[in-house]
Amino acid sequence: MSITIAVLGASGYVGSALCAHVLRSGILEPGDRLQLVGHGESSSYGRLLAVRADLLDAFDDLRVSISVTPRLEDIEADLVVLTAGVPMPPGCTDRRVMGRGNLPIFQNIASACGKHLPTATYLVVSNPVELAVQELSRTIDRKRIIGIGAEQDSLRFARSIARSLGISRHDVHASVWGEHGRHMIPMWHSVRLRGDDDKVFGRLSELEQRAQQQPLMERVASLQEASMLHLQNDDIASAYHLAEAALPDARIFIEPFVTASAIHSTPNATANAVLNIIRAWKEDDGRCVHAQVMLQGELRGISCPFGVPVSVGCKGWLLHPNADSHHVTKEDLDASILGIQASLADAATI
Ligand SMILES: NC(=O)c1ccc[n+]([C@@H]2O[C@H](COP(=O)([O-])OP(=O)(O)OC[C@H]3O[C@@H](n4cnc5c(N)ncnc54)[C@H](O)[C@@H]3O)[C@@H](O)[C@H]2O)c1
Repeated sequence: MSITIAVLGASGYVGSALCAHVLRSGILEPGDRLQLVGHGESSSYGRLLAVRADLLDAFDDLRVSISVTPRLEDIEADLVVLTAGVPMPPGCTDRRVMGRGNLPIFQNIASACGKHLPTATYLVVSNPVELAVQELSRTIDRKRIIGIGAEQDSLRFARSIARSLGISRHDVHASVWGEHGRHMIPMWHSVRLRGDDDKVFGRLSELEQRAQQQPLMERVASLQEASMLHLQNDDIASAYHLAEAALPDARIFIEPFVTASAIHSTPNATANAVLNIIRAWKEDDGRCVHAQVMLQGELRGISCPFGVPVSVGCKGWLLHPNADSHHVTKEDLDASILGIQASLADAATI
């Protein structure tokens, strides 16, 4: 049976990179469809026609249909990827500002899609991911709403560990729970390495011990302060050096921020994380990915959108069996839950 993937925000940095990654990956087969969805304005429609023409020039020989749908109400898709959102004001790093700007967009999508597309699966890229997951879960089955921030953060954590150990990310599995933002929880206890090199395992233990010598939030705060100074001086190289020298759990807070300040977004990394989840959705084979999902007490009593290990498929997400085996302190969980709830409450005040 042919499948259709719809992308909302396909003219943006992430949306357009995602379309190219999806087509290049071979996930869509001849007869499948990629739908670029506008938001009802003629300017967005025109940009999407241009994106489509560019994608066709690159990928038409794949025989995947690429279409433009000007309005949300006309989407017909098995999988909807949400990358739409208003840009942050220049220099602003406060996610609450983004939440206030994007809430009406999320509500509009929830209302339109809840009515006529209740059985699709939704991948949420737009920030704040937790807010979008909450809003879409009001009108669509929460089990079909999957925020991709936790997969992105887990891949970054795995890469940072791999770099510190001098190995490839291919040989590292690692999980980041909680918020996609400053209340994320890099889970040292989730780290698994392929191979049997005792020296590498020894270096991993050393890293973890060093990380325990000073609380993560203290290390992140001082890195943030120092990297801001470099960025204010337009010294991107020094900001990256600082991030690269940091321990992996702190590095993942800083490095994406440096990248976004230089090139506005993180299009390829994000597209790659989404692609991981699309592959898992298509294969439906129980593999472990990570996602912000709307929990209702099924894991450690958490009842809010929260990043955890899941498996995904055409019926949506299920908690991955690994999820309950990971050690995480109550203190870390509570801090992340409170941070998420505070951001959600802030958006609700507008
Ligand atoms: N979860 C992650 O790891 C991650 C990583 C990078 C970016 N993001 C988020 O993804 C989103 C897109 O990022 P980007 O860098 O591509 O931004 P962008 O500004 O390049 O693209 C935004 C897209 O949204 C569309 N848009 C603007 N206003 C809209 C409206 N009112 N209704 C519907 N669509 C509208 C634009 O036309 C554009 O296509 C942002 O919310 C960003 O924070 C998430």
